[in-house]
Amino acid sequence: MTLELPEAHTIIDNADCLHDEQEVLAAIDRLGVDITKRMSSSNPIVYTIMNGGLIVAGHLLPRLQFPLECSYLHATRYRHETSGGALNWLVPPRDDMKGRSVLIIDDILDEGHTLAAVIDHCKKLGAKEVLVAVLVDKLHNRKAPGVSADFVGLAVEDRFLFGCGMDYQGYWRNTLSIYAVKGL
Ligand SMILES: O=P(O)(O)OC[C@H]1O[C@H](OP(=O)(O)OP(=O)(O)O)[C@H](O)[C@@H]1O
Ligand SMILES: Nc1nc2[nH]cnc2c(=O)[nH]1
Repeated sequence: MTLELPEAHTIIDNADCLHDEQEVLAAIDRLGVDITKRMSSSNPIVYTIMNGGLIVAGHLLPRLQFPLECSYLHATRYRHETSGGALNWLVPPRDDMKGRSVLIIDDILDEGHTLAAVIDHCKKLGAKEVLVAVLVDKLHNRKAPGVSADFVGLAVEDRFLFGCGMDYQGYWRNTLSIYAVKGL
């Protein structure tokens, strides 16, 4: 669905900015340091989960100062909705990851069903270990059992977010700041 321009502007003009650009970049800096400390000898394949992980990965990858291979996968379950449905694998991982360390990068861990499916898939493909880095961990008690991120940039309140990869009806992934939709 395409938003009319006035509606797209109204969404961001009325939204609450929860973390500005400086806070987001500082969080990504911290992620870079923590991941580098833990994984610099792991020789991992680093998967970005499209589309949401795109902006975080673009900033985070240059901060990972060790040898790694980059790849991507696309699993989606929200489409243009504000609540999640069944997971749809648009692009499954296609690399040989047998015996490899895998790092998954995504924008947000919300209910965790996306990450649970991605982790499970990578383990079935023979990954030795699967670690997860998210910019945002949403604070609530509706997480899928056993799912957590190894590296978290920011803990954010339980509202519908957009910005820094997260979309509102396909729009506003292209900000560094993180917003909550008014009333959601
Ligand atoms: O923890 P969960 O409740 O499973 O939600 C998290 C997932 O939701 C978003 O993806 P989305 O399904 O919107 O796909 P998209 O990134 O392609 O828009 C986000 O990028 C995460 O991958
Ligand atoms: N845009 C967006 N996508 C999500 N996927 C899971 N939670 C969210 C959210 O709060 N915002």
